[in-house]
Amino acid sequence: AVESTLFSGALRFIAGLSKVTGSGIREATTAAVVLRCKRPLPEPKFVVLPHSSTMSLSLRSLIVPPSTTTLRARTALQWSLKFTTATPFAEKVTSQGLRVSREEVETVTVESREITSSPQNQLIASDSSEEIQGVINNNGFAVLREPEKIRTPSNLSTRSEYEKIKDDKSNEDRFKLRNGREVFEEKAYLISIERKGDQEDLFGIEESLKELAQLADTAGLLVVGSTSQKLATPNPRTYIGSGKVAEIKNAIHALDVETVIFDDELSAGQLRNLEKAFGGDVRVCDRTALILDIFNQRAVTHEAALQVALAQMEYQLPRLTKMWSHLERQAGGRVKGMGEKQIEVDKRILRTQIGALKKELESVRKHRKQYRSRRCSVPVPVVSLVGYTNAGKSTLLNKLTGANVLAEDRLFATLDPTTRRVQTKNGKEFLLTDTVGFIQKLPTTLVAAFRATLEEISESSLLVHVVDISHPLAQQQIDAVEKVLSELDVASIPKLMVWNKVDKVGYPHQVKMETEQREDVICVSALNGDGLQEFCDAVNAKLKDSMVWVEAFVPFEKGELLNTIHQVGMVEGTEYKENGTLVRAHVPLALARQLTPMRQLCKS
Ligand SMILES: Nc1nc2c(ncn2[C@@H]2O[C@H](COP(=O)(O)OP(=O)(O)OP(=O)(O)O)[C@@H](O)[C@H]2O)c(=O)[nH]1
Ligand SMILES: [Mg+2]
Repeated sequence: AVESTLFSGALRFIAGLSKVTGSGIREATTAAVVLRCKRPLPEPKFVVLPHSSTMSLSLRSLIVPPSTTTLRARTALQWSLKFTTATPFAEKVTSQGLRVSREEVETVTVESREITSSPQNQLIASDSSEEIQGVINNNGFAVLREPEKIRTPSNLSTRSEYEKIKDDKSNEDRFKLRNGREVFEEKAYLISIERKGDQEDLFGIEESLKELAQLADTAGLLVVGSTSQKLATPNPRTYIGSGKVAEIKNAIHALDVETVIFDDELSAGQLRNLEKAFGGDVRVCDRTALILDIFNQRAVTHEAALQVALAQMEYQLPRLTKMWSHLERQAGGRVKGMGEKQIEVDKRILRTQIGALKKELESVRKHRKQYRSRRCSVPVPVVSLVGYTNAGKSTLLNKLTGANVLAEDRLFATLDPTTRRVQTKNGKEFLLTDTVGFIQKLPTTLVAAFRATLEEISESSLLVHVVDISHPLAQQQIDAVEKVLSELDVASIPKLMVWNKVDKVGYPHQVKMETEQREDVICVSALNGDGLQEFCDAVNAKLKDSMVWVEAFVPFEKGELLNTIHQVGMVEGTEYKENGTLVRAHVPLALARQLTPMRQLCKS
């Protein structure tokens, strides 16, 4: 097993792509890397790419297996790679290459599916590494190739087979546009486990499975089947029982399944054993990996991308053994112990990368904090929207502020907090922040990674818990959100609950009547604007509760302070005096502090 320079050329090409996407092109780029071999390949091959480049839907960013369809022909391997803005790995593409012996490789070509040729992203094929580097430095694409091999294919049958795969229209159909990005639609099979006597799970097995299907759909997978099992204790080797493994194996082979997804987090050993048991090219992953993949697809800002990358690496660290077991198998056991050492090396690399990422995240956050504290000097109260994913938080923000946050009927549409100013009819103002949605069984690695973003919630004056009241599991979702909130140190912040999507329920009047009887619950439809005035009134009333009563004498030269009081506070009365104004009002604590000297003045 030697690293192929051919392939490192392809990797450089990819590095070039990522450089382009990193410097302006917002959306991901899909590139197909095609590797053609002289003879049928004996085993599925894996290519190990640096962490930050991920195959679209590979669900495992360190290991990029060739897509299964092309594998069947066994003469050509194709990778579909996706790059996002945060793929600064050009310099990291070095030692880890494809483990295919050099003699086997005939050609490596890279086809960009989206980027058209222009001086900015020029594509060249060359056998000179200097030339390639030059192009890459100019934000172009380049692939290292060995010309004679490309010109004279030694095996014609291989060539026609390769052509067949390339022209395979059924493959073409499986590239779907998701969220503005092109993804390969893999066939997925879902497995959910119910632990007997487990009180922890708020959701029933069927509901949890339905949610997993929604997650899979969001990730761009095509769910072709599912099953569930009740278990007293999970099998330490395979999580599910051996009978169930056999049953699933039959089902997935009949359905041509490419990816099997478990609804619970699996250990590295379980993943490996299951993959072995299912055989073939089937990949096994768990709910956490799926959510990580969605987050990875959706991260837009630098900070979100960093957070997701960090969560992915922390998820991978204990699971690293897996990829090397494949490589060992390929090596045919000839190089004993090589895999073991490699794991250590890899873990070290990964730990270093994790450290570097954490540092970078810290500096990004520091920056944001400074920005926020600048914002705080104008003490407009901050109201945070929290809630289960898909509850309608972004729709509500958009409706109230005219913002243009992506809102769609998929899970985790929003990853980054967006803040906008809301002006209510009576001239009052508050800032409304949209946040990442919650979900049951939220992976701990993700909670940790997003903690900083969520911690901003703890600095707001009011939490608005948005609930999709039309959802059959609304109560369970409320409980799941409250569970996450209880871990976030926000107990002291006043809360307001909003029952959203009231237009969708069967008996809206009944729901409205119920909210009228309940304190702290407002009923709205963010979609058609129903109840939004009541919502703003309720927010203002709530904010008033959290304000401080002041009587202050504001001299004329501080006129702008008076404006601020009117803007963010609740003024009860004003009296114009000779050299200033006496104000009686409820104001936010921060403003009350600013007014302290004038309060003293008023008393004297
Ligand atoms: N019928 C109806 N649909 C709504 C309402 N509010 C939101 N939706 C729909 O619900 C879906 C999810 O809305 P989003 O605003 O993206 O939900 P979100 O809470 O921001 O979700 P995440 O960002 O994924 O956490 C979208 O398809 C909206 O059009 C409503 O009041 N009535
Ligand atoms: Mg949203």
